[in-house]
Amino acid sequence: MPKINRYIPSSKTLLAVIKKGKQADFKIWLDFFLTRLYFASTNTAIDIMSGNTAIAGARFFDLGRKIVAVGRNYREHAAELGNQVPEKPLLFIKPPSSYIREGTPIKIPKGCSSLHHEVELGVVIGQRGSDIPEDQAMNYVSGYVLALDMTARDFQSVAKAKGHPWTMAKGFDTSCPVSDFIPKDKILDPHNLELWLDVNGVSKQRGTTQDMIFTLPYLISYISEYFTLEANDVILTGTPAGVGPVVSGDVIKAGIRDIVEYSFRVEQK
Ligand SMILES: O=C([O-])CC(=O)C(=O)O
Repeated sequence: MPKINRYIPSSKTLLAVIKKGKQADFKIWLDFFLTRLYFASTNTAIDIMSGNTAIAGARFFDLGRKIVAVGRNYREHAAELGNQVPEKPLLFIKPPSSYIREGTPIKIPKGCSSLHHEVELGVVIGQRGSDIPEDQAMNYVSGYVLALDMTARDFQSVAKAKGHPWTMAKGFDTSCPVSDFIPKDKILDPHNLELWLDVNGVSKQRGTTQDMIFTLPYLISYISEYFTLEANDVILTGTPAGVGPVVSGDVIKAGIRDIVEYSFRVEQK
Protein backbone atom coordinates (compact mmCIF):
# COMPACT_ATOMS: atom_id res chain seq x y z
CA MET A 1 0.00 0.00 0.00
CA PRO A 2 1.64 3.24 -1.11
CA LYS A 3 1.95 6.51 0.76
CA ILE A 4 0.77 5.24 4.12
CA ASN A 5 3.86 6.45 5.91
CA ARG A 6 3.12 10.07 5.19
CA TYR A 7 -0.23 9.80 6.95
CA ILE A 8 0.85 8.06 10.14
CA PRO A 9 1.74 10.10 13.23
CA SER A 10 5.12 8.89 14.46
CA SER A 11 5.13 6.25 17.23
CA LYS A 12 7.13 8.76 19.34
CA THR A 13 4.28 11.27 19.11
CA LEU A 14 1.71 8.63 19.96
CA LEU A 15 3.74 7.45 22.98
CA ALA A 16 4.12 11.01 24.21
CA VAL A 17 0.37 11.52 24.01
CA ILE A 18 -0.33 8.26 25.86
CA LYS A 19 2.26 9.03 28.56
CA LYS A 20 0.68 12.36 29.28
CA GLY A 21 -2.56 10.48 29.83
CA LYS A 22 -4.33 12.57 27.29
CA GLN A 23 -6.76 9.87 26.35
CA ALA A 24 -9.02 12.22 24.43
CA ASP A 25 -6.09 13.39 22.32
CA PHE A 26 -5.04 9.79 21.78
CA LYS A 27 -8.49 8.88 20.55
CA ILE A 28 -8.36 11.76 18.06
CA TRP A 29 -4.98 10.53 16.79
CA LEU A 30 -6.29 7.00 16.56
CA ASP A 31 -9.36 8.05 14.58
CA PHE A 32 -7.17 10.17 12.35
CA PHE A 33 -4.73 7.32 11.82
CA LEU A 34 -7.44 4.75 11.03
CA THR A 35 -9.25 7.09 8.66
CA ARG A 36 -6.00 7.93 6.88
CA LEU A 37 -5.14 4.25 6.67
CA TYR A 38 -8.50 3.56 5.08
CA PHE A 39 -8.16 6.26 2.44
CA ALA A 40 -4.53 5.45 1.73
CA SER A 41 -5.39 1.79 1.28
CA THR A 42 -8.15 2.60 -1.18
CA ASN A 43 -5.63 4.74 -2.99
CA THR A 44 -7.62 7.93 -2.83
CA ALA A 45 -6.03 11.16 -1.71
CA ILE A 46 -8.78 13.03 0.02
CA ASP A 47 -7.16 15.39 2.47
CA ILE A 48 -9.39 14.94 5.49
CA MET A 49 -7.11 16.71 7.96
CA SER A 50 -7.23 20.06 6.20
CA GLY A 51 -10.87 19.65 5.28
CA ASN A 52 -9.82 19.72 1.64
CA THR A 53 -11.89 17.18 -0.22
CA ALA A 54 -10.13 17.65 -3.55
CA ILE A 55 -10.23 14.61 -5.77
CA ALA A 56 -7.27 12.23 -6.00
CA GLY A 57 -4.66 13.57 -8.37
CA ALA A 58 -4.74 17.24 -7.40
CA ARG A 59 -1.34 16.93 -5.71
CA PHE A 60 0.24 14.53 -8.18
CA PHE A 61 3.39 16.73 -8.29
CA ASP A 62 3.95 16.18 -4.53
CA LEU A 63 2.78 12.60 -4.26
CA GLY A 64 3.70 10.98 -7.59
CA ARG A 65 6.63 8.59 -7.61
CA LYS A 66 7.46 8.48 -11.31
CA ILE A 67 7.01 10.18 -14.65
CA VAL A 68 7.06 7.76 -17.58
CA ALA A 69 7.68 9.66 -20.81
CA VAL A 70 7.06 8.51 -24.37
CA GLY A 71 9.46 9.59 -27.12
CA ARG A 72 8.63 10.01 -30.82
CA ASN A 73 4.89 9.58 -30.49
CA TYR A 74 4.18 12.08 -33.28
CA ARG A 75 5.38 11.31 -36.82
CA GLU A 76 6.31 14.89 -37.76
CA HIS A 77 8.34 15.39 -34.60
CA ALA A 78 10.24 12.12 -35.13
CA ALA A 79 11.00 13.29 -38.69
CA GLU A 80 12.12 16.81 -37.71
CA LEU A 81 14.94 15.34 -35.59
CA GLY A 82 15.79 12.73 -38.23
CA ASN A 83 14.44 9.81 -36.19
CA GLN A 84 12.46 6.75 -37.28
CA VAL A 85 8.97 6.21 -35.89
CA PRO A 86 9.33 3.45 -33.28
CA GLU A 87 7.46 0.15 -33.63
CA LYS A 88 6.85 0.02 -29.88
CA PRO A 89 6.64 3.02 -27.53
CA LEU A 90 10.06 4.48 -26.75
CA LEU A 91 10.07 5.05 -22.98
CA PHE A 92 12.23 7.01 -20.58
CA ILE A 93 11.78 8.13 -16.97
CA LYS A 94 11.93 11.61 -15.53
CA PRO A 95 12.25 11.93 -11.73
CA PRO A 96 9.48 13.73 -9.80
CA SER A 97 12.19 16.15 -8.58
CA SER A 98 12.07 17.63 -12.09
CA TYR A 99 8.56 19.06 -11.53
CA ILE A 100 8.11 22.79 -11.27
CA ARG A 101 4.93 24.83 -11.17
CA GLU A 102 4.10 28.22 -12.62
CA GLY A 103 6.10 30.96 -10.87
CA THR A 104 9.33 28.96 -10.73
CA PRO A 105 11.76 29.50 -13.63
CA ILE A 106 13.10 26.80 -15.92
CA LYS A 107 16.86 26.63 -15.31
CA ILE A 108 19.23 25.82 -18.15
CA PRO A 109 21.44 23.09 -16.68
CA LYS A 110 25.17 23.61 -16.32
CA GLY A 111 27.05 22.93 -19.56
CA CYS A 112 23.91 22.84 -21.72
CA SER A 113 24.02 25.05 -24.81
CA SER A 114 20.83 23.85 -26.49
CA LEU A 115 17.79 23.59 -24.23
CA HIS A 116 14.66 22.64 -26.21
CA HIS A 117 10.97 23.04 -25.39
CA GLU A 118 8.57 20.12 -25.95
CA VAL A 119 4.90 20.63 -25.08
CA GLU A 120 2.95 17.50 -24.10
CA LEU A 121 -0.28 16.13 -22.72
CA GLY A 122 0.35 14.35 -19.41
CA VAL A 123 -1.94 11.63 -18.07
CA VAL A 124 -2.32 11.36 -14.28
CA ILE A 125 -2.84 7.83 -12.98
CA GLY A 126 -5.60 7.35 -10.41
CA GLN A 127 -5.05 3.84 -9.13
CA ARG A 128 -2.38 1.17 -8.93
CA GLY A 129 -2.23 -1.35 -11.73
CA SER A 130 0.02 -3.64 -13.69
CA ASP A 131 -0.71 -5.63 -16.86
CA ILE A 132 -3.71 -3.39 -17.42
CA PRO A 133 -5.84 -4.55 -20.37
CA GLU A 134 -6.25 -1.87 -23.06
CA ASP A 135 -10.04 -1.91 -22.76
CA GLN A 136 -9.82 -1.05 -19.04
CA ALA A 137 -6.92 1.40 -19.26
CA MET A 138 -8.93 4.62 -19.12
CA ASN A 139 -10.41 3.52 -15.75
CA TYR A 140 -6.92 4.00 -14.34
CA VAL A 141 -6.80 7.68 -15.33
CA SER A 142 -7.76 10.33 -12.76
CA GLY A 143 -7.02 13.32 -14.96
CA TYR A 144 -4.59 15.20 -17.15
CA VAL A 145 -1.93 17.86 -17.00
CA LEU A 146 -0.21 20.20 -19.42
CA ALA A 147 3.52 19.49 -19.29
CA LEU A 148 6.79 20.56 -20.85
CA ASP A 149 9.39 17.87 -21.42
CA MET A 150 12.36 20.27 -21.36
CA THR A 151 15.28 18.60 -23.12
CA ALA A 152 18.99 19.37 -23.11
CA ARG A 153 19.28 18.56 -26.80
CA ASP A 154 23.07 18.74 -26.89
CA PHE A 155 23.33 16.28 -23.98
CA GLN A 156 20.80 14.03 -25.74
CA SER A 157 22.71 14.10 -29.07
CA VAL A 158 25.92 13.01 -27.35
CA ALA A 159 24.06 10.29 -25.44
CA LYS A 160 22.36 9.04 -28.61
CA ALA A 161 25.66 8.88 -30.51
CA LYS A 162 27.30 6.89 -27.72
CA GLY A 163 24.28 4.68 -27.01
CA HIS A 164 24.06 6.15 -23.49
CA PRO A 165 20.85 6.79 -21.52
CA TRP A 166 19.04 10.15 -21.78
CA THR A 167 18.87 10.72 -18.03
CA MET A 168 20.94 13.94 -17.98
CA ALA A 169 19.17 15.29 -21.08
CA LYS A 170 15.67 14.73 -19.77
CA GLY A 171 15.67 14.48 -15.98
CA PHE A 172 17.53 17.54 -14.65
CA ASP A 173 15.91 19.87 -12.09
CA THR A 174 13.11 22.05 -13.58
CA SER A 175 12.83 19.86 -16.70
CA CYS A 176 9.14 19.11 -16.10
CA PRO A 177 7.01 22.27 -15.72
CA VAL A 178 3.38 21.25 -15.09
CA SER A 179 -0.02 22.89 -14.87
CA ASP A 180 -2.65 22.34 -12.22
CA PHE A 181 -4.33 18.95 -12.28
CA ILE A 182 -7.17 18.74 -14.81
CA PRO A 183 -9.86 16.30 -13.61
CA LYS A 184 -10.76 13.58 -16.10
CA ASP A 185 -14.30 14.84 -16.65
CA LYS A 186 -13.00 18.20 -17.93
CA ILE A 187 -11.55 16.52 -21.02
CA LEU A 188 -14.09 14.45 -22.90
CA ASP A 189 -11.76 13.28 -25.65
CA PRO A 190 -8.02 13.32 -24.86
CA HIS A 191 -7.33 12.26 -28.46
CA ASN A 192 -8.76 15.49 -29.84
CA LEU A 193 -6.88 18.28 -28.08
CA GLU A 194 -4.90 21.13 -29.54
CA LEU A 195 -1.47 21.61 -27.95
CA TRP A 196 0.33 24.91 -28.55
CA LEU A 197 3.52 26.62 -27.43
CA ASP A 198 4.88 30.14 -28.06
CA VAL A 199 8.32 31.56 -27.20
CA ASN A 200 8.33 35.32 -26.54
CA GLY A 201 4.95 35.58 -28.26
CA VAL A 202 6.10 33.74 -31.41
CA SER A 203 4.26 30.54 -32.29
CA LYS A 204 6.54 27.46 -32.22
CA GLN A 205 4.49 24.32 -31.65
CA ARG A 206 0.94 23.65 -32.83
CA GLY A 207 -0.31 20.07 -32.83
CA THR A 208 -3.28 17.86 -32.16
CA THR A 209 -3.36 14.77 -30.00
CA GLN A 210 -5.26 13.13 -32.88
CA ASP A 211 -1.81 12.62 -34.42
CA MET A 212 -0.41 10.49 -31.60
CA ILE A 213 0.99 7.23 -32.96
CA PHE A 214 0.20 5.24 -29.79
CA THR A 215 -3.10 6.09 -28.09
CA LEU A 216 -3.58 6.53 -24.34
CA PRO A 217 -5.15 3.08 -23.71
CA TYR A 218 -2.35 1.41 -25.65
CA LEU A 219 0.34 3.38 -23.79
CA ILE A 220 -1.15 2.70 -20.34
CA SER A 221 -1.50 -0.99 -21.12
CA TYR A 222 1.99 -1.28 -22.62
CA ILE A 223 3.74 0.70 -19.88
CA SER A 224 1.97 -1.25 -17.12
CA GLU A 225 3.40 -4.51 -18.47
CA TYR A 226 6.83 -3.27 -17.39
CA PHE A 227 6.24 -0.65 -14.67
CA THR A 228 3.52 -0.95 -12.05
CA LEU A 229 1.57 2.28 -12.38
CA GLU A 230 0.61 3.92 -9.10
CA ALA A 231 -1.78 6.69 -8.12
CA ASN A 232 -0.30 10.11 -8.98
CA ASP A 233 2.23 8.76 -11.48
CA VAL A 234 2.24 10.71 -14.75
CA ILE A 235 2.65 9.52 -18.32
CA LEU A 236 3.98 12.14 -20.74
CA THR A 237 2.56 11.25 -24.13
CA GLY A 238 5.14 12.81 -26.48
CA THR A 239 5.50 16.10 -28.29
CA PRO A 240 4.23 17.30 -31.66
CA ALA A 241 6.53 18.99 -34.21
CA GLY A 242 8.10 22.42 -33.77
CA VAL A 243 10.54 21.80 -30.91
CA GLY A 244 13.39 24.30 -30.68
CA PRO A 245 15.87 26.12 -28.47
CA VAL A 246 15.24 28.65 -25.71
CA VAL A 247 17.78 30.91 -24.02
CA SER A 248 17.99 32.77 -20.74
CA GLY A 249 15.37 35.52 -20.56
CA ASP A 250 12.90 33.78 -22.92
CA VAL A 251 9.31 33.30 -21.85
CA ILE A 252 7.55 30.08 -22.86
CA LYS A 253 3.78 30.20 -22.98
CA ALA A 254 1.93 26.95 -23.67
CA GLY A 255 -1.52 25.51 -23.48
CA ILE A 256 -4.17 22.97 -24.28
CA ARG A 257 -6.67 25.04 -26.26
CA ASP A 258 -9.82 25.94 -24.29
CA ILE A 259 -8.61 23.99 -21.24
CA VAL A 260 -5.48 25.44 -19.66
CA GLU A 261 -2.45 27.67 -20.32
CA TYR A 262 0.62 28.76 -18.41
CA SER A 263 3.96 30.51 -18.84
CA PHE A 264 7.51 29.93 -17.63
CA ARG A 265 10.59 32.11 -17.74
CA VAL A 266 13.91 30.56 -18.72
CA GLU A 267 17.07 31.35 -16.73
CA GLN A 268 20.65 30.16 -16.69
CA LYS A 269 21.39 28.01 -13.64
O1 LIG B 1 13.54 14.19 -27.21
C1 LIG B 1 12.78 13.68 -28.05
O2 LIG B 1 12.64 14.15 -29.18
C2 LIG B 1 11.99 12.51 -27.66
C3 LIG B 1 10.79 12.98 -27.00
O3 LIG B 1 10.80 13.31 -25.83
C4 LIG B 1 9.56 13.11 -27.78
O4 LIG B 1 9.55 12.75 -28.94
O5 LIG B 1 8.57 13.60 -27.23
